[in-house]
Amino acid sequence: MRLTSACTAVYGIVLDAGSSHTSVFIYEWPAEKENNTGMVQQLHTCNVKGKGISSYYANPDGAGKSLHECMMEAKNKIPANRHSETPVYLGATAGMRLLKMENEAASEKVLASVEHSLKTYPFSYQGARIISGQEEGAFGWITVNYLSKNLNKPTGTLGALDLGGASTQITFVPQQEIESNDNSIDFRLYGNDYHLYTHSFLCYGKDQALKLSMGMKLESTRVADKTKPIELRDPCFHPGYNFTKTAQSVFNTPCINGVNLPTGIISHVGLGNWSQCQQSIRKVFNITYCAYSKCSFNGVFQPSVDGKFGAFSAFFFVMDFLNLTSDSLDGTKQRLAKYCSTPWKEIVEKYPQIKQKYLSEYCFSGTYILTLLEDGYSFTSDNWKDISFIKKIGDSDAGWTLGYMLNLTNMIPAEAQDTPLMPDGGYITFMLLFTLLILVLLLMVFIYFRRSTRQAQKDII
Ligand SMILES: Nc1ccn([C@@H]2O[C@H](COP(=O)(O)OP(=O)(O)OP(=O)(O)O)[C@@H](O)[C@H]2O)c(=O)n1
Ligand SMILES: [Ca+2]
Repeated sequence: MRLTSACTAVYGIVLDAGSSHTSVFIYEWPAEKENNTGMVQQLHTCNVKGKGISSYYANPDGAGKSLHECMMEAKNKIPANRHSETPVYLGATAGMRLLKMENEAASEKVLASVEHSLKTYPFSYQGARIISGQEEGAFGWITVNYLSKNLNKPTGTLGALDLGGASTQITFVPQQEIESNDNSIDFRLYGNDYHLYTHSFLCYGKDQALKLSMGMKLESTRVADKTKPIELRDPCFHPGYNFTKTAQSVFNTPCINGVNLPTGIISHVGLGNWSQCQQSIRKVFNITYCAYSKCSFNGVFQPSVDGKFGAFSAFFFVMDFLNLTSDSLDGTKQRLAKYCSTPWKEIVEKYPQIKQKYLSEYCFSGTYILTLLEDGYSFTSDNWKDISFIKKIGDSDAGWTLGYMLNLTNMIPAEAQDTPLMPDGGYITFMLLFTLLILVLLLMVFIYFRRSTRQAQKDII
C-alpha cells in the first residue's frame, strides 16, 4: 500500500536473512508522524531467489550476488530523491548462527560478501550482522504490538510465536516472576514499562527439528549390511512415500552431534501414523530436568503462557496450508491425523503445484507445531483459542524486521509524547483555515466600518 498523504514519505529497508531464505522488506512512513504507533507500513517485500545466505558457505560471493534482483526492485520502488537517506539493515538469524558455530571463518566471509553487495546500491548502508535469538524474539514482539497499536494504550499486549527453519522464538509478558536473567528483557516504550519473557530455541525451527527427529529414529538402527540402504520407517510421512536420500543431506548440521549415525544411503519410507509421529516428536524435547519452578523443555525456564498470542512465519504457513488456523485443539488433532494417513499418491494429485519436498513435510510440520505448542509451551485446549495464526497485521508482515528497524531508527520513544514534536498535516490545515477565517472576519469588519463612515458623511452633507 502506498501512503497517499501529501507530506514527505520516509523509507527504510531491512533484509531478513533467514536459514531457509532471504526476504527484503521496504517500509514507508510519513516524515511528520514517525513517533506514532502503527504509522510505519510495509510498502513492498521481495523474496530472494534460492536458499538462505548460510547455504553459500562454500561460495561466499554467491551470497551477495543473490540479493541483486531484490535490491534493484527496492531501487525502483523508492523514489530516487530518497535513496541516499534510506537506511539498509541486514539481520541474519539461525542459519548463520549455526554456520558460525560450525565454521566461523565461513560465516564471516558470507557476511563480508553481503556487506560488499549492499554497499553497491545507492542507499545508506547501516550494517549486516547476525542478530541474537533474544533480539529476534523481542523485535518480533515489538512488531506485532506496534502493528496492533497496543503500545501506547493501557490494553494488554500480544505474545509472539515465531517458527523459522532453524530456530523458534516465544515472547510474552508473563504474570509470574522471570526466574532466569537470560530470558528477561525490559523495555520502556511510550511511557510504559514492559517486562518480557523471551526464549529462542536454536535447532528447533521446523527444518532442523525434522533432522533431529529423523536422527533420533535412526540412532538405534543397527546397520548390518553397509552396502544396502538403511530403511527409515517414518510415521510422520504419508503411506506410500518412499524416497532415497543421502545421510549427508539429512545430518549435515551442528544440531546433531555425537550420535552414532549412518553415513550411506537412507531409504525413507512413510507410514502415515499421526499418534506414532507425535510420540517420535516428543523425544526431541528433553523434559527430564528443570532447575526452575517451571520449564518448557531442555531445562529452559518458562512461566505459564498468558494472554493472546500471534503465531507467525512457519506457524502460519503450515497451519494455513493444512487449513487448521481456526479449529479447536481436539479438532486440529483429528484433522491432522486424517491428513497424515492420506496416501502420498493422493496428496501429490491434490496439490500438483506444490514442490514435493515441501508437500511431503506438512504432516511432520503440523504435528511438530502441535507438539511444540502443547507439550513444549504448555498451551491447553482451553487457551488454544488465544493463539491466532497470522501472516500479516494490516498490510505488514508479522516478523522481527519491523521492530528491528523501529529500534535502530529510534522511532519508538521511551516516553509518551502529548504534543506532536512537529505539526502534522491535520494541524497545518487547521491553522490555515483558522487564519483565513480571521482574515475574512477582519475584512468584513473593515467593509462594515467604511460603509458606515461613508453613510455618516453622506448624512452630514
Ligand atoms: N510459504 C512458505 C514459506 C516457507 N515455508 C517453510 O517454512 C520454514 C520456515 O520459513 P521461515 O519462517 O521463512 O524461516 P527462516 O526465516 O528462513 O528461518 P530462521 O528464522 O530459523 O532463520 C521453511 O522450512 C520454509 O521452507 C513454507 O512451508 N511455506
Ligand atoms: Ca525467520
